[in-house]
Amino acid sequence: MATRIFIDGAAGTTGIEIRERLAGRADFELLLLDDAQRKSEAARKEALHAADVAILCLPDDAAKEAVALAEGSGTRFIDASSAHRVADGWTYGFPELIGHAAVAGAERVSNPGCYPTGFLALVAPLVRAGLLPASWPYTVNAVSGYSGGGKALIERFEAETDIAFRAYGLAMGHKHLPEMQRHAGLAHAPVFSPGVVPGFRGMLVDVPLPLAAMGAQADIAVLHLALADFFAGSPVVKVHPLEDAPSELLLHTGATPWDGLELFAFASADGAQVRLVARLDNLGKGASGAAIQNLNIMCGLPETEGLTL
Ligand SMILES: NC(=O)C1=CN([C@@H]2O[C@H](COP(=O)(O)OP(=O)(O)OC[C@H]3O[C@@H](n4cnc5c(N)ncnc54)[C@H](OP(=O)(O)O)[C@@H]3O)[C@@H](O)[C@H]2O)C=CC1
Ligand SMILES: CC(=O)N[C@@H](CCC(=O)OP(=O)(O)O)C(=O)O
Repeated sequence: MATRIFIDGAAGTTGIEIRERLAGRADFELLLLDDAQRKSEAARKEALHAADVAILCLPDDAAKEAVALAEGSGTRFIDASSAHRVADGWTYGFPELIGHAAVAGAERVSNPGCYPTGFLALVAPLVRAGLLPASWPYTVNAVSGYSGGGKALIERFEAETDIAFRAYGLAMGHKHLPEMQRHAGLAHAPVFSPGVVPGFRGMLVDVPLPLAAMGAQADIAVLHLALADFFAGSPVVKVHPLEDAPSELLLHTGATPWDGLELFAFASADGAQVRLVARLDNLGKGASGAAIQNLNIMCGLPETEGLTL
């Protein structure tokens, strides 16, 4: 029997991309609410109870409300919002970091945020291996396509077509900081400088490491090898060869949906400074692709089914 999936928030940016990735899959039956019903509490409650798995593509408050509406149902969750990423009782849905078995057996999975997906892939394995200090005040410089801000930001960027770059998060309290700190095991939240570029999708997450000043014992070769070993065999995460480092990293305005995650390492000539950089699609491994990967794992299916890699 097909697994019944309810996407709460199916008309939003992430929800639409999840529907697209599920299209034509016989192993899933989609429960859909029409435009008149999709915000009705009663209709959502009924669908949440009828589903085997509910995928929440909602603002945080509505995601919390959905969990409350489903109480007593036994429905499993994948939450794309940031409501439950450091919450008790929720499994952080980053299988490469926390293990596939943990996701497979979870009832409540919280999808990582798009920026934390890049940051954690670069930093968590190295801190865990003792190659980078947990006590260092890390910085993260990142740019995202404007779809990262959902319907509201898409509307704004498509109306204000003269925006060349948008720096934000200037009050330093971005909602992704707790999950970056928690899941990398850091003593301090990173200093995070996000920006938005006038392209629809795509993201670069750049972590500068002044290795010499940090007192890190590892050099670029050791860090790169540790990342390559950690993600070896992953069909989703690719560590770019050190000897073939590109001289620039681009995002393209015409980019099509992509569910992979690329990791790069760069060093200054004397090795004193390193930049670890992740490139991903904020709507792919940063949101909808990750949700499908988690859904596959939770349902005992090949993890890359329906993904574009
Ligand atoms: N965009 C991205 O790159 C990423 C997004 N996320 C997260 O995923 C979630 C969804 O984001 P995104 O798709 O971008 O946002 P959107 O704003 O594009 O979509 C949100 C959808 O939720 C609907 N909605 C709002 N309140 C309710 C409610 N009470 N009941 C039912 N539906 C409701 C909205 O309705 P309406 O259409 O009427 O506005 C909209 O369709 C957010 O938590 C976001 O942070 C996570 C990773 C990346
Ligand atoms: C460009 C932009 O606005 N991006 C969003 C993050 C998108 C995302 O990852 O949403 P989650 O927090 O649910 O993970 C932001 O900075 O708030």
